[in-house]
Amino acid sequence: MGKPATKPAPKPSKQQDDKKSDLQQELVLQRLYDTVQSRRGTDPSLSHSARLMARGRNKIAQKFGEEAVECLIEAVNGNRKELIGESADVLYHLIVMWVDAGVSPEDVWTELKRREGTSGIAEKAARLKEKLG
Ligand SMILES: N=c1c2ncn([C@@H]3O[C@H](COP(=O)(O)OP(=O)(O)OP(=O)(O)O)[C@@H](O)[C@H]3O)c2ncn1[C@@H]1O[C@H](COP(=O)(O)O)[C@@H](O)[C@H]1O
Repeated sequence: MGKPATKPAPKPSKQQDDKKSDLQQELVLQRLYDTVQSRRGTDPSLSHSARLMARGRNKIAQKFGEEAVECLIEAVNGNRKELIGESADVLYHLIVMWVDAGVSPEDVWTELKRREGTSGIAEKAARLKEKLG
């Protein structure tokens, strides 16, 4: 007698696929955050993150601002490839800023998740209404 036919594994639903890719994207940034955090207080001659953090908050903010400007220039000029590279620089420098300020990726994901499903238009209208009393 042959082996009983095994049922094929159920195909993941679109929702499961979306959740998986959400997690993978969060993991890349979480890993980068953990690496940058591990560089805190280490030898600045061996780590760019350590060097940047040793130079202080103003320098970290300045570098983030410079990278953001470079990023927007590529966007405005329609340079897709360069925009991707500059975006990675922006994210790296944002993460250095989070580590320095004691903000965790989890804090930011929680805020983004809180906003899910609320249109920016509706949110702004509610804010204006509240302001006007
Ligand atoms: N993602 C990055 C990343 N993106 C950009 N950079 C560095 O950021 C620097 C930006 O160059 P700049 O000349 O503008 O910076 P600067 O030397 O501060 O220059 P000044 O403006 O002060 O003259 C370059 O040296 C890049 O290599 C990065 N350095 C590190 N990472 C990640 O951080 C991890 C830890 O790196 P270390 O901290 O170096 O071990 C690495 O494994 C990477 O995953």
